Formats: sequence, C-alpha cells, structure tokens
Amino acid sequence: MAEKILSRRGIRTVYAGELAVVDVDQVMVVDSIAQSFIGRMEEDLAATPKFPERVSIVVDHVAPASTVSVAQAQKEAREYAARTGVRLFDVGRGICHQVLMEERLAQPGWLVLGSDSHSTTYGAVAAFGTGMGATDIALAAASGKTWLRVPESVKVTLTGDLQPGVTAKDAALEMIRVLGADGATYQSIEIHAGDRFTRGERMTLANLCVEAGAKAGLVVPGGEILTDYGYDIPDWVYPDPGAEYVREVDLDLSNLRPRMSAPSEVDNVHDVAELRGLKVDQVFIGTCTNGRLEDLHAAAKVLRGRRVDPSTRLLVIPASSQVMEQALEDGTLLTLQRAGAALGTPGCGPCMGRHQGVLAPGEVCVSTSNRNFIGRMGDKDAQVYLASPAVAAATAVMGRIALPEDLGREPVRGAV
Ligand SMILES: CC(C)[C@H](C(=O)O)[C@@H](O)C(=O)O
Ligand code: SF4
Repeated sequence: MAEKILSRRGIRTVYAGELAVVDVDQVMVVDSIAQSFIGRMEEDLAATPKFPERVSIVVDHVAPASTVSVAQAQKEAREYAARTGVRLFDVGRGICHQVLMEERLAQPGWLVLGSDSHSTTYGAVAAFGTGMGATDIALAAASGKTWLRVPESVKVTLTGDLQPGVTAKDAALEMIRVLGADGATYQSIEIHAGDRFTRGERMTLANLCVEAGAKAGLVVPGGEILTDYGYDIPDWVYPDPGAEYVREVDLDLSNLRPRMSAPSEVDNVHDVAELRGLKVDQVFIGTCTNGRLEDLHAAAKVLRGRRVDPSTRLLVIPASSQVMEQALEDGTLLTLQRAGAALGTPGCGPCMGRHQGVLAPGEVCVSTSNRNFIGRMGDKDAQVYLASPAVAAATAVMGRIALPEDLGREPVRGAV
C-alpha cells in the first residue's frame, strides 16, 4: 500500500528503497512547532504556502496557553494563518489528528504530512500519514511536494475475535510488544484486520505504529467500515494479493487479555492482571490514541454509579470539540463528572507533560495515551502506564491498577 500511494503521488511507479518526490495532499502544523515552521517559511525560504488550502495549523498541544511565551507563539500562528489563508483550528477544537480526521482532511490514498510523530494515525483511513520536522514541513508547504525513501512494508494480520472487555488498544499494545519499540523503524506497518474495528479503533492502531518506529501505519480498508463513514476508497489503494513484505506477523486476538504498557518503554507490555494492585495517583483518559466518543463511552460504562477513589484523581479530556459535544449531548460527560472526573478543554492535555496535570516525583499515572517514556508526563521519577479507557476507568475507581471485572468484588478498596 505504501508503494502504491507513493507511486500515485509521484510521476512514476516506485518501490521500497527508492527515493520518491511526491505531491502532498495535506500538511499539518501543531502549535509547538508553528514558530519554527513560520521562521523556516518566511526567513529561510522566503515563501508562502503554495496551496494554502492544503495547510492546517492546530493549536492543541498546550491549549489554552500555559505561559507568556506559549501565548506569544500561538498569537504568531494565528497571525500567520490570517495573512496566508491557511486553515487554523484554534484552542478547544481538539487534537490535530482527531480534528483532521473529523474535517476529512485525510482521505484514502492521500499523503498527509504532519509536524507530529503520531501522524501515522491517518493510516486508519488508508492515507499515508507521516511525521516530519519543521524544515521538511515548511518545504512541503512551500512547494506542495516532499521527498522520501519509499519504506519497506511489514504485514500484520489480526485474526480471531476480541473477548469482551478487550479493545483495539490492547491489540495495538500487543502489536508493539511483538514488533518491538524499534522493530519497524522506517517501515510501513500494513495492518490486515478484515472488517474488524471502527474508524476510531483503526486510528488507535495506526497511531501506535510509530511506537514501533514506523514511517507509516496503514490499516487495509475492510468490508463497509470506511464506506459507512462516507469515504470513497479507490480500488488501486488495496494491497496486491502477491505483495511482498520484509516481515509478516500474525496475531490471534481471541486469546488476548487486557494489556498494559509498563514504564518506560511502550513495548514493555504485560497483562493488566500481572500489574493489578499497584497504587495509582492519577488516571488520564484522552489523547489522539483514546480520547474519542467510544473511549469516553467505555469509561462511562465502568464509572456509572461509582466514584473515583479519593486518593486518586481522574482527568478526562475529549479529543475534540465534536467529541465533547456528543459526550455532552448523550450524558457521558455528566456520568464522568458525577463519578468525580476533572474535565478538560479538548486538546492534548497532560499527554506530554507540558500542562494540565503534570506528575510529581514518585507519582504513578495510568494513561490512555501512547507514550510512557521517562519524564513524559512530568518529573523523571514519575511513572506512566498505558492502557485502554475501560482499564483506566476501573483503575480510577480502585485507586490501584485494576480490571473492570475487579469492581464487582468486595471489599473494593485496599483489597489488592
Ligand atoms: C509536540 C510533538 C512534536 C510531539 C510529537 O511529535 O509526537 C507530541 O505530539 C508527542 O506526542 O510527543
Ligand atoms: S495527544 Fe499526546 S500523542 Fe497525541 S499529538 Fe497530543 S501530545 Fe502527541
């Protein structure tokens, strides 16, 4: 699929290992990178965006602004958008990847570049999404093109049905464990999952691909999944039956139990049952990995009629304003609020430790995000565990790492 998309976007058929100069369908710039991007554009390249409608700036990583310098950078991003005509998604609209998907700025067969490593997320709809730094992003915005080496592909085939309580996040963490944190460096992970998984679940899978070092993560469209969302899937985008891969991995989902990534590498994956009982100070439900409506529903299902343990705090941040609206309308946020959650403005929140919930030395956090590196969410001596929204919610109720099924047991607190 990677070869096919990059061939279509260039002037000739290209194969893994070759360099390709290709047209870019959408360039995404996040707030944290906006200042460098603008500097490259205006000072180094003395250029304006070639196709302003193909450039989006999203104010999401530290939004609303936390310091004067962050506020200044965001002000410059707004002014830049106003003078060049590029799209601006300002404070509260949500996390870049979620917003671009909602706005249909990633489509099957497209090439989408983002100034953010989790731009692999667009592979959920069979778009080749990849992250680049400010200089490459500026060159793409100025010229409408980019160049890259066509990646080799790894085929990951998911078979079997998930057991109740096991989610796409668990499948994604297991995939990263099997591949390893650098197991797919600069490769394209092509995920064959048939007609399993919603668009949001496909985003979770494609999002985590970069945690194996992948250049892109492409989920093969299956059944009616994407057409049901109104996407037009070109026939050419599907992998050829005889396609060659550098590696093939089969994962049987039917044996999978809820998984958790322990500090401080994403591939340090265990069954939640093995880690059960560890005292947790903060639980964070949100991010581009698991901050969608279905994720909030999964959390609300566990938290309905229950309370967050008094020794633990629960932060819930919807991935976008659209998610927030829907969760307000259907009562999900009321359920979470009544359970004791602290609700935040749509955006990245504390995911990368810049604001809205950084951790103190020695604190432990269970997060639905995608990274648990040392210092990721605050102090270097804080620890981050990654899990699904259902496990995160159960953990918030118990104040300790827990599975939803543990909540029925008595006595609840201090028992583990
Ligand atoms: C700020 C941004 C550049 C960074 C990334 O590239 O991924 C962030 O989103 C992250 O998750 O660490
Ligand atoms: S939610 Fe987290 S992982 Fe996703 S883009 Fe924001 S900081 Fe990066």
